[in-house]
Amino acid sequence: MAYLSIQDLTKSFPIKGKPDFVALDGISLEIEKGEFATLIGHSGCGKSTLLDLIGGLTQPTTGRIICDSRPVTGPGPDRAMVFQSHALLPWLTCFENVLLGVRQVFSRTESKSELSDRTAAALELVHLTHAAKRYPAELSGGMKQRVGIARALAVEPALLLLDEPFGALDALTRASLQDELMGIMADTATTTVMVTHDLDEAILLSDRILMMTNGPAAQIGDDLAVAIDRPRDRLELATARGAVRYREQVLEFLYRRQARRVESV
Ligand SMILES: Nc1ncnc2c1ncn2[C@@H]1O[C@H](COP(=O)(O)OP(=O)(O)OP(=O)(O)O)[C@@H](O)[C@H]1O
Repeated sequence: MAYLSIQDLTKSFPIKGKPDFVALDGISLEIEKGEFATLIGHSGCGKSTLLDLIGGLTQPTTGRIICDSRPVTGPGPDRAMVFQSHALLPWLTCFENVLLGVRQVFSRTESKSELSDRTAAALELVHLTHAAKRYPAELSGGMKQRVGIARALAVEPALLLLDEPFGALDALTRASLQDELMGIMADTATTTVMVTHDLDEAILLSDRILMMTNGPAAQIGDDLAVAIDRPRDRLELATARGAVRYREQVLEFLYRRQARRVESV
């Protein structure tokens, strides 16, 4: 069985006075260890709903999710999430924000200095050693997001779940964080599922792009393997013929096969 196996998953939400809203219907998916998979699809199709289910934040209506041969029944330190809003605690420094998560997972098995070393290593991974003692209010948006990524990576998750992690950032900061994430992924080979709206981000980072059909009752409409050698370079990808073809395939899916009228978005 694959590292992450999603089996015939359905998710419905109760709506007062109306039939349940079926967000996801019959999603089956296998993701191998070390793979970087991206979920892309129109707004409201159910990307975050699927990611939350994998994270164990919500439970499926039917179907099941198996991660590392164990059924997902709730959140766990094996699956770390990073959201668009970094959700740092404002009264703690960067270091303390990361340490908080590290303590939750390792305090029973590791000494104080080991916890501290682990925290420092995670901050170094995102090049924030110099800002360890700063508070979130003293950081730029990109730096806060890097602390969020450090916090997730510090617990050495087997699975990293990213929900539009760079969505709130300007294009240049976004590009540098994407490059940073690519470097981290090359070093750690963490299995990752990322939600994004950004097609170029998906092609740059992914081994696979999972294209979701429009909801309600969304499904995986297409599964595109991105066979571009790593390390990848964003400038080369802008013109490389292979990358341009992937771009066309995703655009074709989103704007022809799953076209949405403006009033329904
Ligand atoms: N708790 C809930 N109760 C009712 N409906 C919900 C709930 N959560 C999500 N939905 C609905 O499920 C559908 C999928 O939502 P979801 O947030 O997963 O979409 P998305 O693809 O992540 O959207 P976006 O790209 O805009 O973030 C939407 O129609 C949304 O309104």
